[in-house]
This record gives sequence, structure tokens and C-alpha cells, in this order.
Amino acid sequence: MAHVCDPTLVFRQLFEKVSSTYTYVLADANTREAIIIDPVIETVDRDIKVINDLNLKLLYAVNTHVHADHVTGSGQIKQKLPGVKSVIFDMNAKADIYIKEGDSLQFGSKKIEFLSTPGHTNGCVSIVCHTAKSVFTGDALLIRGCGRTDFQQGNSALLYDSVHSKIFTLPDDYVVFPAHDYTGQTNSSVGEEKKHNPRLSKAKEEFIKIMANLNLPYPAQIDRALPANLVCGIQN
Ligand SMILES: N[C@@H](CCC(=O)N[C@@H](CSS)C(=O)NCC(=O)O)C(=O)O
Repeated sequence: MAHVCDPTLVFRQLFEKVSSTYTYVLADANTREAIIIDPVIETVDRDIKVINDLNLKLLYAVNTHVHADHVTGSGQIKQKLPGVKSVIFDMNAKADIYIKEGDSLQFGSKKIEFLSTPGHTNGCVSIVCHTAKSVFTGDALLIRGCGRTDFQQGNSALLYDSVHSKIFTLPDDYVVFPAHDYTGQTNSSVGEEKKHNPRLSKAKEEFIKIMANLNLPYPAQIDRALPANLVCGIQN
């Protein structure tokens, strides 16, 4: 199980295997107030069970961006746990709270801060928890990889600048928790990715060429996910 260095932060990394998505639960161990990052609709009941088993009070369901590969669970979580507020950066998507660069959210004595890291999509954010020395990078930075830039306003030059100016300037020992992993890895570190990321450790021009030649198939659920995620995953 993945751990963080803050002993008063409850932390769970949960996996949804169809889309290889990581969902994260963070909570103040004293007040039990909690947030969830990038929930997936198919695993909402599992996530709520974890929250209830740990006696947590969920305040916020945060999406790091409008996902193209799975339907967000935030809408269903709001239905099943009234009072929870959905949070996103992208103004085109329905949510209760729209955050911007530098904003923070508090749960108990814990705080997360939002960094705008566009490039995979315009609305991508990374989420820093300084007390846990951790950064939740969404699809901006993956372990030894990064989010694709061939749809949804993708822009590889912008992604390169986002990662280098916002994530790679964090301390080297900050743990990187991505939104996906396709190779069975759970976390990395800023220092490790600066050194070993086969795309982002290169010069910008080379990175742009690499990204233009990925030739990835479209995500299997894209036609369902994109419209659903503009309305919090709940279609009437
Ligand atoms: N096969 C998966 C989709 C894989 C994929 O395209 N992942 C995206 C993030 S979700 S939009 C990505 O950016 N991948 C980068 C990479 O290098 O793999 C599916 O069908 O869901």
C-alpha cells in the first residue's frame, strides 16, 4: 500500500482496473474530514465503503480535469453522500466549486493547493499537499510518461512548460501520485521523474516530436466519457 510521510493524514490510493485510474482519499486523522480525487463511476460504492469504514466525512470530490477515458464518480458520490461538493478547474464542466491557479481547499487542519498544469487538456490541475510532500499530477505527469496531447485542446509545448515550471520545481523528494498507470507502478518522485522520465527529461523540441509520434489508439470509453464528464458524470 502506498504511504505518505504525514502521520496525521489518512491516505488511500485506490485503483479502477478498466481505465487504470487511481482515485485518492485524503483525510485529517483527527477531524476525519476528507476529500476524494478522481473518483470513477464504476467504483463509487467501493470508495464510499472505504470512506464509511474509516469513519470519514467527505467534503469534496475533486477532478483533476475532464477525463476522456472514464466517467467521473463525483455526481454519484454527491447523490449518495449529500453535502459533498464537486470541484474542478474547467469552467465548461458542471461543478459546485471552480478553482483557479493558487487556490487551496481545507479539510480539517489539512490543506491542498492547486497548480494549473495545462497541456493534456486546458483545464488540467495538479494538487499539492505540502505536509504529505506529495503531488497528485492527474494526467499531466505519469510515472515515466505523461498525458497524451492529441485531443481535448492537447498541446505538447504547453504540457512541457507546465510540468517543468510547476511540478519539476517542487522538491525532488515530493512523491508523485498520477491519475493513471498502465504498468503496475503506484508512485514516483519529482527527482526520479526529472531524471528518468523518457519524455519529459528531454529538451522541449524532442519532447514535442515524441508526443507527435505516440500513435495511441483513442481511449475505449471516450464517446461516453467526454459528454458525461461535462455534467459531473450524471446524465438526465
Ligand atoms: N487504453 C486506455 C487509454 C490509454 C490512454 O490514452 N491514456 C491517456 C490518459 S486517459 S485520456 C494518456 O494520456 N496516455 C498517455 C500514454 O502515454 O499512454 C483506454 O482505452 O482507456
